[in-house]
Formats: sequence, structure tokens, C-alpha cells
Amino acid sequence: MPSEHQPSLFASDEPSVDAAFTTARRIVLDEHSWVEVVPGWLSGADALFDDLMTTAGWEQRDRWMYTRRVVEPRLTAQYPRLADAPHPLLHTAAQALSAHYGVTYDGLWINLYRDHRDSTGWHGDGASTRRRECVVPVLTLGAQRRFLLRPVGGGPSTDLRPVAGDLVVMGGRCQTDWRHCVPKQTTPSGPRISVNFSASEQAVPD
Ligand SMILES: O=C(O)CCC(=O)C(=O)O
Ligand SMILES: [Fe+2]
Repeated sequence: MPSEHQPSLFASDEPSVDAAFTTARRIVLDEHSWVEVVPGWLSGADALFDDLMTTAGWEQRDRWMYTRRVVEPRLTAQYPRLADAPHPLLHTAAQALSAHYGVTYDGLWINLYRDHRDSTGWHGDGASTRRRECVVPVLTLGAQRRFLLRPVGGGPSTDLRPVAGDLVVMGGRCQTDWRHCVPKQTTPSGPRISVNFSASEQAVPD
């Protein structure tokens, strides 16, 4: 099992993923939805983080909230075509995810939470997840932040705290029956990047 604390078999700092998903742990949210956490799925997360910080095409986005346009409190780089993704490891990661979950991941978007004041509010992934059941993998790099899930009608949150290299995978009806968010926090934190894998097949209703 790859671990940051064990010497790599290949004595290399090149980031790599655990294609066997050895550490995967599934949390059943309800009859139709689940979330899987795969601790340490990526080894060498810091090298990938550093690389993406400098090479990704970060953009400041805004969006309509009711009647006003608000600037999103984070930066995003979108790669609708996986071939354009800025690091070869992202291609390897998408392939491993496709093989494991049976969904062809052919694009991705990357978010940068510059510090603890950046966040994303409660949402479902919308246009990229129009199938009744979808599988949405999110890889964490950089600082640890909270990642919360709660039922669409409200209720207690499932509180995940992925650290660098951890994978969180939302499955089933998570994008319609549940909401997820990365809340702001008062405790100072360094930057975090999340890599969100998308599949054009899931953007088409079934
Ligand atoms: O940053 C994360 O962990 C989640 C991001 C997310 O949910 C999104 O961009 O849709
Ligand atoms: Fe999301």
C-alpha cells in the first residue's frame, strides 16, 4: 500500500495513484447514495500541488446568486478535455478512476482555495451530473479542509476531512438528493487544491 512514510518501491518522487484502491472505505448515506473515502490514494501529492499551482490556468469566476453577481471565493481551472489537463499524472488518475468505477472520466476542473476564507457553498454538481446515478471523484492536494455532505432537505452533515492525497468519491444520487460544500473556517489554513473528475457520459440524462 503506498504511504508517504514508506520508501517508494521505485525510489522516485514522481506522484502515483493506488490503482487497486486498497484503502477505500464506503459510507452508505442512504438507500441510493454513498460516499467513498480513499486515504492516501495519491502519493507524492505535494509535487503535484506545486506543479498545478504554477501551471494551471486559474480563473476568477463569478455567478448569479438570486439577483446579484457574486465573485466565487476560490479560483478554478477547467479542462473539459482530459487531453488538455496540465499534468500527466492527471491522465493516469483519470484512467485508474475510469477502470475502477466503470465511468469514463474525460475531463476535469481544479479548484484553488487560497486560504481558510475561500470556500464553496452547498451545491450539487448540476450540468455535469444529469444521470440519475453519478460517480464524482474529488482528489485533495495541499491543506486539509472540511468537506461536508447533507441531505437536500436538510439534516445532519457527514463531515469528511480529506488531507493531501485523499480521494473522496460521491456516488449514487449524491448530486440530486444530497448537497456538498467546503465551508469557510476561522482557523487559518494554507492553500488547498481539489481535482474534480468529470465524465461527459454522466452529463446526459438516462
Ligand atoms: O473542493 C472540493 O473539495 C469540492 C469542490 C466541488 O464540489 C465542486 O467544485 O463542485
Ligand atoms: Fe461539487
